[in-house]
Amino acid sequence: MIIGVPKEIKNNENRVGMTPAGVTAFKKNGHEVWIETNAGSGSGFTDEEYQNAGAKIVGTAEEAWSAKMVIKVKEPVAEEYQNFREGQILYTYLHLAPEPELTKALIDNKVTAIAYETIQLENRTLPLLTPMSEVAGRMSIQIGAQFLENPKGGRGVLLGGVPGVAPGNVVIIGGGIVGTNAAKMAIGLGANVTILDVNMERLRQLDDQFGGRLKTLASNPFNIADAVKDADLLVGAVLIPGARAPQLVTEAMVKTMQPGAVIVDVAIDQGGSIETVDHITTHSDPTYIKHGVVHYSVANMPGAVARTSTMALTNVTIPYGVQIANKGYKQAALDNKALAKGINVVDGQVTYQAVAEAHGYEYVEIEKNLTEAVAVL
Ligand SMILES: NC(=O)C1=CN([C@@H]2O[C@H](COP(=O)(O)OP(=O)(O)OC[C@H]3O[C@@H](n4cnc5c(N)ncnc54)[C@H](O)[C@@H]3O)[C@@H](O)[C@H]2O)C=CC1
Ligand SMILES: CC(=O)C(=O)O
Repeated sequence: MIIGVPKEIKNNENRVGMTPAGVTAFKKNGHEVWIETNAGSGSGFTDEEYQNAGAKIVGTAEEAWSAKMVIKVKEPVAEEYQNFREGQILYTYLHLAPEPELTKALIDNKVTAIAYETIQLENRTLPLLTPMSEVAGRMSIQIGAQFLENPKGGRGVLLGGVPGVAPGNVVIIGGGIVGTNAAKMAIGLGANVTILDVNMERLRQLDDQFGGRLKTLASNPFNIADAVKDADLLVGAVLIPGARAPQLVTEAMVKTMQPGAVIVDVAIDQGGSIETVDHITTHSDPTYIKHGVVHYSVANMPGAVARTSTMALTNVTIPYGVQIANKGYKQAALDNKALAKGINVVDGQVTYQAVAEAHGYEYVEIEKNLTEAVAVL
């Protein structure tokens, strides 16, 4: 199979869907890899390194997109939709629940759209989301700490405090991968950390992991309102896989925060979990102020630490990608149930329930689609 890797064109997206090590893995399995020239430059990989690993360098995005399987990092932006073709396999982050136009373009063009973020193991973990959530969770605290500084519009709170002055309050809503990594960093800085989740088992694990260095709270409107009003830094880290993020922090709650407090809504890629986070921001213009509070809502946070992120991402995406290339997506998905859960759109049908519900499309079970497809073959 020919695998194409276009250069990412989203604002400050420096990651790339394939490393030279990934090229070696595909080549070893008898596939061809076409990399758009300079696709790896933001992550420190040169065309020459890809060529040495056996890739062909192509001069344009169109050539990379003409491959049977296209491997990317971010959900395509509008100017990339023209590259969609019937039967093309698109393997990337998609976050379709808050993206009606992208969903429609994939349906209309009968693209086979496999979303990294919904590939799910039997234990319900999301192996292709985890590394980027680790990155974004860790970044959320260093970014929040930066925007708490006065020159950046913040209220001038040093998260760790100093002897004689209390540390800052960090409130994290969602105690999964992002939340846990945010907590690790915030505790490392010496902040007061509170974490809220609806999953009591998760809160038990966090309590065991961090002991007395972390306060855990059941996530409900009362506890959220109480915690948010004292937060110097509020991190949105909830997820219901594949679905639009639940909006848990209301505008009225944000109004109770101190002027210059900071919100980092990591869950923005699934539509955001805070009512006043009403648009996606970019690395080049990352914040806006609402009700005196600094809001940060960048949907591709790991793109700013691209060398680390590209390697962490491709460590987990390439093995599934090789399965798809070796067997075709149908057989690969029949053999690997985790991979089957990644298929969001195929043959013009929506095969991920939360995405179908978000946009009012009929939901077709992927198992049905795959078994029918195999019966026809
Ligand atoms: N902005 C960015 O650049 C990035 C965004 N993300 C996003 O961050 C979000 C979180 O991802 P992960 O931590 O990997 O997910 P996860 O599945 O590991 O954790 C989500 C947590 O939210 C909890 N939760 C669900 N409903 C809740 C509620 N009502 N109140 C409190 N907690 C609730 C779940 O119980 C779970 O513990 C996702 O939307 C993910 O796509 C991840 C990486 C980069
Ligand atoms: C998870 C995601 O969308 C990202 O890493 O950009």
